[in-house]
Order: sequence, then C-alpha cells, then structure tokens
Amino acid sequence: MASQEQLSAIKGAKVLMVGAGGIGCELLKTLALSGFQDIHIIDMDTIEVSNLNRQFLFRQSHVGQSKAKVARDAVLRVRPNISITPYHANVKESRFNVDFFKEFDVVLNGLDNLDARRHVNRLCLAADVPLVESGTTGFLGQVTVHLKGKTECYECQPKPAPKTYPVCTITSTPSKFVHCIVWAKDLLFAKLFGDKNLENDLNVHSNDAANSSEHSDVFEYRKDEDIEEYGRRIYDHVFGHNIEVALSNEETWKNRNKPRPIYSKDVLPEKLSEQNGNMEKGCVTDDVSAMASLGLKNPQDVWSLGENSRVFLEALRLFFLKREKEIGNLTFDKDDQLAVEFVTAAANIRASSFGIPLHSLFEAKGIAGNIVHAVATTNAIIAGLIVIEAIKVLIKDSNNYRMTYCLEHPSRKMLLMPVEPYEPNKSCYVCSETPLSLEVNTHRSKLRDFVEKIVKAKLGMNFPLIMQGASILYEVGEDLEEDMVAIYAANLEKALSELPSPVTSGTVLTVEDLQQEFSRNINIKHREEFDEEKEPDGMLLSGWVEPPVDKDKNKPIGNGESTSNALPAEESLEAKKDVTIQEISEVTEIATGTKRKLSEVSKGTTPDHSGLSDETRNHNQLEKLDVDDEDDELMISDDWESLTKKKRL
Ligand SMILES: Nc1ncnc2c1ncn2[C@@H]1O[C@H](COP(=O)(O)OP(=O)(O)OP(=O)(O)O)[C@@H](O)[C@H]1O
Ligand SMILES: [Zn+2]
Repeated sequence: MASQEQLSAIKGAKVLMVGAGGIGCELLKTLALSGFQDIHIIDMDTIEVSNLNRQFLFRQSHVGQSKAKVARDAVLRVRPNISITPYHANVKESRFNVDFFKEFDVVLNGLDNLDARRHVNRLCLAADVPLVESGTTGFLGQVTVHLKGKTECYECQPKPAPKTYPVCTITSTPSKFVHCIVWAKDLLFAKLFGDKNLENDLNVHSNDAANSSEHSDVFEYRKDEDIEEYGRRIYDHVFGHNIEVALSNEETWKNRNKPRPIYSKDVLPEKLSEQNGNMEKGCVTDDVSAMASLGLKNPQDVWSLGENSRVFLEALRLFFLKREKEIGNLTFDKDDQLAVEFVTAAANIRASSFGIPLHSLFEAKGIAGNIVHAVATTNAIIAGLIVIEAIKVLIKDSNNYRMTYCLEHPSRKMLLMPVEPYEPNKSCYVCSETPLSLEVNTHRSKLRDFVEKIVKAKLGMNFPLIMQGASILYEVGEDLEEDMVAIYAANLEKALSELPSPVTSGTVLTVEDLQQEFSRNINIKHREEFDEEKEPDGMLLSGWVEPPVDKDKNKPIGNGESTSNALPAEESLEAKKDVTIQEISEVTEIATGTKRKLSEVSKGTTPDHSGLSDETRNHNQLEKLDVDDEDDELMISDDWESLTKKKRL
C-alpha cells in the first residue's frame, strides 16, 4: 500500500518515458495503473507484426502505426482521465533538448540500444533530472537509478566491446557453429552478394587448375553459365578445394581434427533440376524462399548434409534469378528469409566438414542475428521495478535506491537481486571533469578520422563542434551556411597538422555537443607510430574509464577498446596475430554490465583476471552462481534493505 507521501508524489509527477517497445508497453500500463497522471512518451518506431507477441498494447490492426500513439490510446481506454503525450520521434531530435528534459521529474528508459541510452544519459546529466535505466535480454534484466553526483551515470563503466573472432579461426580453423555462421554471413555471403569493393578475407584460391586459365575470380558469375553449374562451382571451391588447400598445411592440423573436403557430386545427384520436381517452383511463385521451393517446412528441423546442399544451391539460384538487381549491394539481414536460408545452409555444410554439430534454420538465425528471444514476463517484472525506483526518486528516498537484477535461475534463493547503486566513477569522462588526452600522428590522421573514431565512436557525440581556441574546425547543424558546410567538408579531408588552425603536439581541442550540452577538452600529443593490431584507430584516447590491465599478460581483464584484446581466452593467442571480425550485439550490452556487478556483489569476489571478455566471463560467473545453488526453492525478496550489506553510496 502506498503512503500518502508516495501517492501525492505520484499524482504531481511529470514523467518522460523513452521507448514504447517490450519494456515500454508494460511500463506505460504500470505507470497508469499506479496513479501517474502526466506521462510523456517518445518512440520513433511503428508497430511490426513481430512485436505483437509481447507488446500487448498493440493489435494486428495497429501494424504500421506509431508505437507511442497507439500505446497512449490503448492505456487511455482504461485510464481515460490521465494525460499521456506521445511523440512519434527519435529522442535524438534537437527539439528534445536540455530545456525539454528539465520539464520532467524523472526520465524512464525502455530502450534497446547503446547510442540512444548514452544520449539520454547526457541530457539527464545536463538537465539534472534523475534517470531510471533498464534493459532485458531473455530471462535477464536490470534496472538502475542514475542521479547526477549521487550514483554512477550510465557511462561510468565501460560497455563491453562487440564480440569478435580472429580471422584465422573463421577462415581456417572453426571449432564452434558460431564460427561457421560468421564465415557464411561475413565472408561467403558478402563475397557473393555484397559490395565487391570491400575487403574480404575469404580465401580466394582462384589459381586452381580448373579455373585459372579463364577467370581470375572464381566467384564471378559468367553470364552464359548455367546457374546450377555456377552454384556447384562455388560449392566445390569453398567446401572442397579450399579445404584441400588448408589440409596441405600439415602444421595447422597437428593438434586439431582435420576437416573433410566436401564436393557437390558426393552429396547430390548429377543434375538437380531434373531430379527435383519442385525446383522450378521458385521461379514462378512470389515466395522467394529456397525452403519453400524445396518443400522444407519446419524451420526447427535440422537438415541433413544433402538438404543443406540443396538449400545452398537453391538459395543461390533464387538470388540470381529473382533478386539479381540487389546483388552487389546486399548485406546480411536476419529478417531476409533467403539470406538466412543461404547462410544456414553454408554454415551447416562447413560445420559438417569440420565435424561440428549441425543446427536448424531457427537456431542459425538466432546466432546470425544475435537474437536473444524476448521474454514478456521479464519485461513486466522490469517495468514494475522501474516504477518502484521512480517512486523512490520522486520522494527523494535516495538511501533506498536499488540497482536490481532479474536472474534466470535463483541465486541465494532469489530471482531478483537488489544491490546498492555505485558512486559516480571519478574518472568517467561523461559525468566527471576528467581531462582527456589523445595520442595521434598529427601529420597522417585526418580530421575525419578524429571525428569518426574519437568524437562519434568513443565520445558518443551526435552533433559535434570542434574548436581550437576561438576558431571552429568542424561543426554539424541544420542551419549552417553553405560556404561553411563546404569549408568543414574540406577540413575533414585534411591531416590535423594541415588544418587552417593546425593541430599539433600540445594543442588543446575543445569538443562539444550542443544538444547534449556536453563539452570536453582534449590535449593532443603527436606520436609517430601505432601498432596496427593493438591500436587499429591509429590514435589512443586516454584519461577516461578503461578496464584495469593485467600487467603480466598486458591484456585487459574487461573489454578494452581494442577489439582484438576482447577475446575469449582460448582464442586470445590467435587474436594477437589476426585481425578480428566484428559481431555486433547491442542487446547484450546492458545485461552484461549487470552481470559484472552482480557477480562481484553476490559472491563478494574481486573481478577475475582470466583475460576473458566481460561478456564471457560474466556469463560464466552467472552460470556458476546458478550451479552453486543447490536449493531450487524460489524466493522473490521484498526486504530490500536486508539484502545488501555493501554500502556504496
Ligand atoms: N533513438 C530512439 N528514439 C526513440 N525511440 C527509440 C530510439 N531507439 C530505440 N527506440 C525505441 O525503443 C524501443 C525498444 O523496444 P524493444 O527493445 O522491445 O524493441 P522492438 O524494436 O520493439 O523489438 P525487437 O527489436 O525485439 O523486434 C523500440 O520501440 C524503439 O523504437
Ligand atoms: Zn559517469
């Protein structure tokens, strides 16, 4: 039962919700049913069919309409007397500036990406408005309170770098199905259907006897060539010939199982189109799906090697027959059925060659698209926790703020694990005044490199203004004069030392995002050489939060900026000599941060120094927590105070 104080705080509050998706729908409903009367909601998206299973305010008839508006209408039907103001817009639009944020008593995030979260964090800091941040990944979830100067901000802890794999694991020595998926989508799919000008590490041994005399690129489709013949040529090349070439390097296989070359003639009949009556169907129906034209119905079935080989050839054929115009511009998209079919089949054939268990299309799609299936109940629990924290924020009950984790399996008999929030990180470059410095080759690096790699990627600014003393070197904005736009565009292509106001060792640059009202000075230090593997940006930004380094191994124990260092231990040796392929996973970011703290607090352990990425290490710790729990009886605690001994505030 809410106290009088809580009730009047709820009634008088003006709250801003950002995101009306899985968490947002639950949150809006819970806010309305808890008595909130003035709710503003920003969401840039329209409703999709795939949202309907968990975003319960939406119905089939709403598909294509604004999430924020439909959510408002749905909730007003049960609470007609409250005020809900929807904005069908990106929270990064300039109208949502610091003054806009200042209007609210608390901001509640139900977002799904790092970029928007960082942006809202900065606006809340600039406007001095408390932020309740949230995230879910399947059964895992987290709610955190960020209050300027009192608790850590969203960016006080470095977020894990995207998961990466060494190129040689992907191109030569896969040991897990995910390696085969990365090979199939980032190398083979990209090679066949993507931009021909992009670099691709797929081994192209086109000097094999059969092809070298006529063609320099074995992947090229000859106009007069039969499409099945072409498909078989690619098949035999990547699954047969390339494997034979790899096998000839004896050293590689000394301590590994040797792969088996697979040729199409060994697994398929001579001429498929004559054998398979369904093959032509794909040409006449609109359904561009290899599965459909081969009569494979259940995406959860694991196909045999023969079936995968057929899907491979059929998907390739359909791309060339039905989607020829897109070839050369395609990038893998988890919602593109034909692309998923091709990648599943290719990954499975490669897996078969390397003795790795095969997977269904459903599983392969999840791995390829980094999909963790959303769980509606987790979203509902998290939304409830957001409202609990929001109420504490409104009555300024700061001693009782909690960062709460929602777990998949009970730990210490609990599914919900509240811990006290952390203090602000004194070296956080966002919420503290930490000085920054940048080592860079000022003769070689261009202003564009600085803007893209540092200002946007590292400092997360969207509308940067870069100044040296009083002169502006670069600016982004809607109302810039044309001549200024031209000058800034020209500046981007200049080396730092050749700019109109040269940037050299000792220069102090001021970088500012006017919308975020966020400004930092960066001391420039010239450095001649950079290690291409460890410092691929050719620049080194320091003075902001970095994970501690294990001095013996010179490896970060968490996720550093260098992606090649953020690798699972078993792969880290190879990583030292190899470039890495990125596999982006936004969805795990927030939950991964969760697990770091959870493991520290609940086990009382110090972070381990295993050299694993945060993601991997924390998964392991979470699993360990679960395994350690012998008693499976559940308890959801409501005794917040007694649960945490560590006082962090
Ligand atoms: N910059 C932004 N401005 C406004 N809304 C945003 C922004 N970024 C993300 N969102 C919204 O946050 C919500 C996140 O919800 P959720 O995680 O359930 O994602 P979804 O897109 O609805 O579902 P899924 O990605 O699982 O298909 C989405 O509705 C999305 O439109
Ligand atoms: Zn901070």
